[in-house]
Amino acid sequence: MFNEIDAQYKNDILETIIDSAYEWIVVVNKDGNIVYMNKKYCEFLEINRSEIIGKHVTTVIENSRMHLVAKSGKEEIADLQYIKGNYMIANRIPIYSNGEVIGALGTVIFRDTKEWDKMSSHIKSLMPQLQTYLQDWQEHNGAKYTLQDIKAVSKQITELKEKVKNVASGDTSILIRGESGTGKELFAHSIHQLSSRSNKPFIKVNCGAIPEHLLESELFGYEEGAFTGAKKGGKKGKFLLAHGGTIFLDEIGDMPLNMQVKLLRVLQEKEVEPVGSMTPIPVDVRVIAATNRPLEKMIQENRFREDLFYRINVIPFKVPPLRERVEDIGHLTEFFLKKMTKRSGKRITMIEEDVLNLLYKHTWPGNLRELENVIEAAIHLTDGEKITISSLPEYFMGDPKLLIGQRSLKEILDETEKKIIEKSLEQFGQDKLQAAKSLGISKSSMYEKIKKYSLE
Ligand SMILES: Nc1ncnc2c1ncn2[C@@H]1O[C@H](COP(=O)(O)OP(=O)(O)OP(=O)(O)O)[C@@H](O)[C@H]1O
Repeated sequence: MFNEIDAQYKNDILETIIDSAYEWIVVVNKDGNIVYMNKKYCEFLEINRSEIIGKHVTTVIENSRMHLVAKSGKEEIADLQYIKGNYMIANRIPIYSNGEVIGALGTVIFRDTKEWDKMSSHIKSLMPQLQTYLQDWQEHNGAKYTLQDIKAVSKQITELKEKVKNVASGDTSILIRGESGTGKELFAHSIHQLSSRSNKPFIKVNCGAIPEHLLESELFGYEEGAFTGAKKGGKKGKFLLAHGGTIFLDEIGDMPLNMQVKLLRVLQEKEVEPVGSMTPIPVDVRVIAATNRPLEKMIQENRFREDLFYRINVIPFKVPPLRERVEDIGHLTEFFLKKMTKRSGKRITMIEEDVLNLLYKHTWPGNLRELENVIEAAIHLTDGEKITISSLPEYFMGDPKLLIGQRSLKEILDETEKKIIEKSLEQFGQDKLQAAKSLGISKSSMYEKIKKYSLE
């Protein structure tokens, strides 16, 4: 009896302490269901304690991450959480018992609304500025990839990765050649990341995507009043933004000739002249350029300047197409599969042997970008835990030579015929007569095939 009173007494004391604590408190079990919430927190949320016990925390508290901490066992301290129109500071601490996470304790501070209102509006006013700085920083220091992100087992790519380590530290220009989608941009990022300029900006310019008349001001900037529509105060060009760091001139083969002349001057003089200015500004930038164009042929046709070519091609670098490093296909397929299943939340653990055989046979004109897209599409088209031939996208299966060795001639012909019949019906809005006419077959033959392939 005395012990019971003692326990009750302790409980009351604890309850009073917790209820009048400076913080709001919530406790969830390992499933993220609320097992406790102190009085002040309930009052702030305008809820009745008895009604929320047992409910999932996300249905009671906005933007809660308590259930995630109760799963991961990783504490989150001083996280900003937006609740009822205000930013709160939340701490989320996992609760362990016998070495296992059994739930999480959450505390939210700043319940003094006056004080908090003041802080909150201050944070609110800072948030947009912070976001602008963050965006700016990401834009200007945009090297996202490192050598570890370049997945490969082939000798060619392993050697290229070694070459990156050797050339990254210098300041010489590098020209990365290779077909579209081979990973040229990944190499450019990695070179910057390994150079002494890594904590300085990495600025990418897609020379092929910027209209010719804008390219000069985009690269070199302009002075206030340089042209109608010019911004007040002028604009810094990409070269000046990259000062101290690296500029990545992607698709350099698409740069117009007049710009090539100006670029060469900048590289030689190491200074830029913004549009509308007479005063050159010194600039220290390392150039990494990339292209999938045949520059030597373009030089012969006077479409690319030979002097610029030699200026940027100090260290040549060629990324081989995927069809020349077939041994990477399996490794990359596994990598893309893991990356994308994680993103899509699907549980796909296997790829059928037949599918892998097809992937090995394909010539991959779009290289790694195409492989990435095929895997992504297959994940979306798969119902089970396994990628089978029927999960491959239609365009991919449209290549009949892929089926050689996988199917008999009759099966290949049937599959192709079925696709053609389907397409023709689609094209003529399911008008069987027109579709039959377009394929040069009789109406009855069309009906027969529709029946055979269950296309009705
Ligand atoms: N070795 C690799 N490991 C993992 N992913 C890769 C690899 N190479 C390329 N990728 C992925 O393939 C896609 C295409 O790569 P990237 O953009 O670097 O190619 P690119 O050669 O610069 O293409 P483009 O010439 O069209 O600009 C990207 O999504 C990239 O992340």
